Amino acid sequence: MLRWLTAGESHGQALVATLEGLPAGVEVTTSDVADALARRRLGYGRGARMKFERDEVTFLGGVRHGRTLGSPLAVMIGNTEWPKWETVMGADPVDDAALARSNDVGAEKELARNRPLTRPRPGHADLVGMQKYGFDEARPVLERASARETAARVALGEVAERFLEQAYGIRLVAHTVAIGEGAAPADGPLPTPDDVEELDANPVRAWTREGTDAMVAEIEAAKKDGDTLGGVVEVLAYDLPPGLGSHVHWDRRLDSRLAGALMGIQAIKGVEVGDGFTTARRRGSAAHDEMERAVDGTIRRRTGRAGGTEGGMSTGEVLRVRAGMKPISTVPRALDTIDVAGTDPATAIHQRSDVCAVPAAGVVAQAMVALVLAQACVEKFGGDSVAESARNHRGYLASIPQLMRSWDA
Ligand SMILES: Cc1cc2nc3c(=O)[nH]c(=O)nc-3n(C[C@H](O)[C@H](O)[C@H](O)COP(=O)(O)O)c2cc1C
Ligand SMILES: C=C(O[C@@H]1CC(C(=O)O)=C[C@@H](OP(=O)(O)O)[C@H]1O)C(=O)O
Repeated sequence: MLRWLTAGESHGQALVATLEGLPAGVEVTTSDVADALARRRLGYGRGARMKFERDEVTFLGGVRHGRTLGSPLAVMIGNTEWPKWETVMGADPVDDAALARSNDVGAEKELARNRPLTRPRPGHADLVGMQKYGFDEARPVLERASARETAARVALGEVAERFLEQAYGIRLVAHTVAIGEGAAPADGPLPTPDDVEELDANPVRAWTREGTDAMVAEIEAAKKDGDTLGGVVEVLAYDLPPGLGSHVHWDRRLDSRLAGALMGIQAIKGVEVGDGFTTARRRGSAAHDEMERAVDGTIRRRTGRAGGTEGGMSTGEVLRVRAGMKPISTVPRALDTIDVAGTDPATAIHQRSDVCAVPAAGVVAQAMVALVLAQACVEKFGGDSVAESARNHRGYLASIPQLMRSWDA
């Protein structure tokens, strides 16, 4: 069983994450993880924090000389801005005078780090978090609700991706499909994992010129209007074996596990597998992926509408899942709200924020898909080392009769 957990606050000293159940022998280095984290910071429309803050990666356990040990893996992502937050976010009691001084560090209101945040942002966790956990202001809530936490998941996702590639030859890529009303052309070309450098260089991690231009224009317009945007990202996984997940029980279905993992990303409000909602509007004759035998006798599906799952299991076709992100809730043209400290109408707190974080959400979505696939592979193939996992995978594929194979062995 592959399990993972994260901890840490947005302006805390560090985020930490653990991954338990990963086989030994996965080749992974600190710089692999640092590169994945750097990718999460890219994207036109992100706020100032992405530029001045850096992620400092340290493996604390589970890796030795560039290879996993089979023991629980622990990774820490230090926050270079910590010295500025040490008083406000310190773990031990702090006296009131020190807290007051943290609000008195210059004219910039952003530096007044300990002002009580009593005007909750509609669309963020602020108000419900205060109600539920018994706080009288939003700081203790927003620190953990913040998507800063996704850095921890991307770190683990990178380790999962190294494992998937080294044990089974599975590779992933994510791209941005829409930002606001700006969208990639329907049925446009799809990127492959070999296209990652080009996607990194694209301002919105989109794969077509038309899509890029439309999305960048949307961000520029929203920025000008003091507004924010959401959008849609797509994750593709190549070279999966058939049979990950299962039809036998709802919580073993690969599609349900992917949907849960994607929905677990801050601000994701919809998930589609394959053509998803479009397929729901089609007739059956135009909705499914008809099968035929290729010239070499292997089974081939003519289309990829199902997105690589049938009956809650991977089919061996390209896995294709989408996640829809709502617009950033810290809207610069502040939204109407209430003040929990009084009865006057108010506008929501706004110090700074991203205009659009959809490209970063794609990187996070890829990490979550990698973790779910790694978990499903560990379940299906077992193995305590990469070599054993790979052998079990080869043995399974070899056990499927020739006439039932959808791959060229
Ligand atoms: C990568 C990423 C970056 C985000 N950046 C911001 C931000 O700068 N400001 C903000 O208010 N929300 C931001 N969000 C969204 C909030 O984290 C999210 O709206 C909040 O957790 C409430 O969403 P929920 O209702 O889905 O939990 C970001 C989300 C992601 C995935
Ligand atoms: C720090 C990250 O994203 C943050 C996610 C976030 C939110 O509310 O989700 C709000 C912003 O932080 P702040 O309010 O401090 O400016 C983003 O910068 C990150 O992704 O590393």
